[in-house]
Amino acid sequence: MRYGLIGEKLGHSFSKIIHEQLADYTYDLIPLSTEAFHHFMKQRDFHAINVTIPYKELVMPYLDCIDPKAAAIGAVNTVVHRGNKLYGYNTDYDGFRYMLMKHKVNPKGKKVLLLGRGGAAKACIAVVKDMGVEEVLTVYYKENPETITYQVCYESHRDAQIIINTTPVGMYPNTEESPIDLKGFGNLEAVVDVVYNPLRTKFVLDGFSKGVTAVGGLEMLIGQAKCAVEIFLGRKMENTLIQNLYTALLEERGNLVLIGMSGCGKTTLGKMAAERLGKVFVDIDEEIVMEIGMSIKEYFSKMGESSFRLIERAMVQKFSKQNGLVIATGGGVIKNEENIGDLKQNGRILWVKRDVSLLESGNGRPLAPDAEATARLYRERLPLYERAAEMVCNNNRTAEDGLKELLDKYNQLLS
Ligand SMILES: Nc1ncnc2c1ncn2[C@@H]1O[C@H](COP(=O)(O)OP(=O)(O)O)[C@@H](O)[C@H]1O
Ligand SMILES: O=C(O)C1=C[C@@H](OP(=O)(O)O)[C@@H](O)[C@H](O)C1
Ligand SMILES: [Mg+2]
Repeated sequence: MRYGLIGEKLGHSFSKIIHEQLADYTYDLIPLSTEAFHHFMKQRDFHAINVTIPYKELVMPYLDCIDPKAAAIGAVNTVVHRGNKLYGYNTDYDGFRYMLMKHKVNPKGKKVLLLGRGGAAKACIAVVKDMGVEEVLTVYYKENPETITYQVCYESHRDAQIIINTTPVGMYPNTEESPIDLKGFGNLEAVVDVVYNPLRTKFVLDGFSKGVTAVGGLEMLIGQAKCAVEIFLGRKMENTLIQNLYTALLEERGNLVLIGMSGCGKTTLGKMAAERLGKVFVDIDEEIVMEIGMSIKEYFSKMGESSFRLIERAMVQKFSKQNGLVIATGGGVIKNEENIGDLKQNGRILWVKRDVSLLESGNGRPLAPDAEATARLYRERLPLYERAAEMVCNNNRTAEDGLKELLDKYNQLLS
C-alpha cells in the first residue's frame, strides 16, 4: 500500500474521492482493528497515510519525527515514510483554521465551547487559542477534571459565542441526533461542526434556524486533505482547489428536493432534472406505493391520512440519509416540520410553484379530487411551503421552461 487512510470505521469516508481528485495516486481506505493497527504501524509498508479516529494519538509512539505543531497538539493525522523514518504532522489544524477563516468565524476575544475531547478536539483547541480566544471550555459527556459536563454547560455557560462540535454525534447513520440543545444560548454567533456526513447536521441546521453562522465539516475535510497532499508530494497547492472541490462534491453528493402543491410538477420535473444532473431519481409517493402494495387513494380510504403520514415520514427519513438524489416529495410532506429538517441535511429544498388554475387535480390524489379542493389546499398550505423552501422555481410555462429555471435555481443554491 502506498497511499491511504487508516482508522477504525471508514465506511463514511470521502477521503478517497478527495485525494484522488487532488493528486494522481491511488488512495486506499484501510479500516483496522486495534490489533491490526499496531501490526500495520510496525510493518511500515506504506509511503504516506492519513490517520483517523481512534488512532491519531496511538500512532505517535511509532513515529521517528513529529512536527512541532503536531507534537504541541498531541495528535497526528498525516504520516510520511521518508528514507527509513516515519514523519508525523497534523493537518486537521490547517483544515479547521481554513474553514474558520473562510466563514469569518473569529474566536478572538470570544468564549468558545468545544464539544468532545478526541484527536480532532485537540487540533481545534490549538486553532482557537492561536487565533486569540478569550476562553475555551471542553464539554464532555463524562465527569473529568479537565472538562465540564453538559449539565454544567447548560447551567453556567449559555453566554458562549461560538460552539464547535468535534464529537461523532449527528453523524450518519444517527443523523437525527445533535450533541447540544442550542436553546437559551443568547449570545451565540456561530456553530461549527467537524462532521460532514450529512452535509448539514442537525446541529448545523439548528444553528441556521437560530440565525447564526453555521458551518458543516466538509471544507475542513478537504482543507486537511489538501495540506496532507502537499506534504505527501512535497509541493504547494492553491487554496482555490479546496473551493472547487467543495463545489464539485456538493453537486455530486447533495440531493435536490422538490416540494410543492399536489399536481405542480414535482414528479415530472424531478425525473427530468435527475437525468440532466446525473442523479438518481426517487419519488417518495412511488416508494410508498411499492411498500404498501396498493394505490395511495386506496390506502387513504382504508387506513386514513394519519397512517399514510407515518409511512411518508419513515420514507423521508430513509432517503434523507442518502446522497446524490433528486427527491420528488408528495404535496403534504411539509405538514411535518421534521420531514423538512431531515431533507435539508443532505439536500436543498426547491419549491415548484405552479399557478393554482394550472394544477392537476384528481388522477389518484385523495386530498385534491377536484379544482375546488385543490384551491382550498393551496391556500391552507401556502405558508408551509414558504417556510420550508430555500428557493422557488416557477412552473407556469412548458415543462422544459420549468426545468431550465429549476436547474438555474439549484445552481444558485449551490454557489
Ligand atoms: N410545465 C408543465 N406544463 C404542462 N404540464 C405539466 C407541466 N408540469 C407538470 N405538468 C403535468 O401536470 C401533471 C402533474 O404533474 P406531476 O409531476 O405528477 O405533479 P406532482 O408530482 O407535483 O403532483 C402531469 O400530468 C404533468 O405532466
Ligand atoms: O398533497 C398531499 O397531501 C398528497 C400529495 C400526493 O402527492 P403529489 O403531490 O405528487 O400529488 C400524495 O403524497 C398524497 O396523495 C398526499
Ligand atoms: Mg408526484
